Amino acid sequence: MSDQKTLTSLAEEFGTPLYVYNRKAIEQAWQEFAQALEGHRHLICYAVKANSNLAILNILARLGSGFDIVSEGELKRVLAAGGEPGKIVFSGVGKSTREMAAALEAGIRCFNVESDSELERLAEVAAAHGVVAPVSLRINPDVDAMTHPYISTGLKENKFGIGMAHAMDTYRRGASLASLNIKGIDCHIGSQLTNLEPYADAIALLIDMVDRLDGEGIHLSHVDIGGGQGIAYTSEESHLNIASWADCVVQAIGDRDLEILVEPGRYIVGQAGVLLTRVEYLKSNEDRHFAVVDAAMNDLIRPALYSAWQGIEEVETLERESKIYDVVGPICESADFLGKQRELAIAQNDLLCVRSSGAYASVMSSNYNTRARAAEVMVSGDDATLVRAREDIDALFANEFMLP
Ligand SMILES: Cc1ncc(COP(=O)(O)O)c(C=O)c1O
Ligand SMILES: N[C@@H](CCCC[NH3+])C(=O)O
Repeated sequence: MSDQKTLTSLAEEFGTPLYVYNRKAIEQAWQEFAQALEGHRHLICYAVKANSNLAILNILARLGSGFDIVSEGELKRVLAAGGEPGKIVFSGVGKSTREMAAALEAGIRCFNVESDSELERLAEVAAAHGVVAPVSLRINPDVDAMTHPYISTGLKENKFGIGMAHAMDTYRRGASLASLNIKGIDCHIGSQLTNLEPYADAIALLIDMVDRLDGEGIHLSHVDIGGGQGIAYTSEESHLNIASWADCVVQAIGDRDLEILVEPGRYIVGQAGVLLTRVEYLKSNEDRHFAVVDAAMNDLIRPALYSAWQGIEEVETLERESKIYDVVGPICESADFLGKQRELAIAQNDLLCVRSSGAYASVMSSNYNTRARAAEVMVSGDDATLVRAREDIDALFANEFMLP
């Protein structure tokens, strides 16, 4: 089946808007990391926040992937999908006591601790459970990731990580607590990085700290460089070269006995998904043309939130007059657009495909305007499997409480 035919028949079978994921593309992107890091001890911890669809987690679990989680919900999804607890790292600035307890109980690989107060709380929770918590400290290296300000995380004005100047003290404190086992060092400087330089700067700072800690008798066994590997949303951009990225990390580590952990999200799933949407109406306000489609900002918020650009294409090439359109959804907000000023040859009822929609798309969707969430299907070879049922409008009202 050609892509075009597959997409058309999926839209007919499951309705639109519809997320469609490609199993092969997910596996290939994951293998790029595995091959690039071959020969060095490593663990690829897929950042679940990019797309927590159970079928995707299951595909990665079967490849032997690790996972980077940020909540108890993500922990539960990884375990349900067959992920190994011993390959899970737990990131995030706001881990609750309950979440720490759940992760300790599951036996996760490591907590990426982001503050002194979190360190103290984790030590208390572990002691109360009679276990020792494995810990890595997330350092804020104050490196400019040269990405959108909302997804830059490694500058000192960002809430993430422990500042370089203070981190040695936090390590000393951690090493003195019996219910903690200091294992590693971690950073994540931002998302959608297409340039190697920030990685090189960050890893050099981390390795320098590894050596200083070693000098004090605090020996680390892993270095976690975070995720952030960028993809090409436009034809002018290029994605980060994973082989060069791996070379840069491996070189910085040199002959030190350190396992490499990496937390890619977008790179693994971003290009493996599309959002299918149908044109409801075409309209013009004087010389501005609008394609009103059935997907909206509640399905895909990236254009509204980050002014993100994602490719929008006709699924089938048909005899149509081509015009420049703003592609907008049915929601009552002017920020409800998927793309602006796009040349398209379309008529009402035609099918459009929004590219690069595998990451930070379905997971960031909402029920705003009491719209149902789009279904998601996985294409694996020639067949499609529905992996999450449409949350239909009736289900949204199922738990509603009526006052007397
Ligand atoms: C701690 C951490 N690790 C990994 C990721 C994954 O990032 P990306 O999807 O850009 O690879 C994120 C999100 O930016 C993150 O916050
Ligand atoms: N949601 C962002 C990425 C956030 C990365 C999470 N730390 C995006 O769509 O680009």
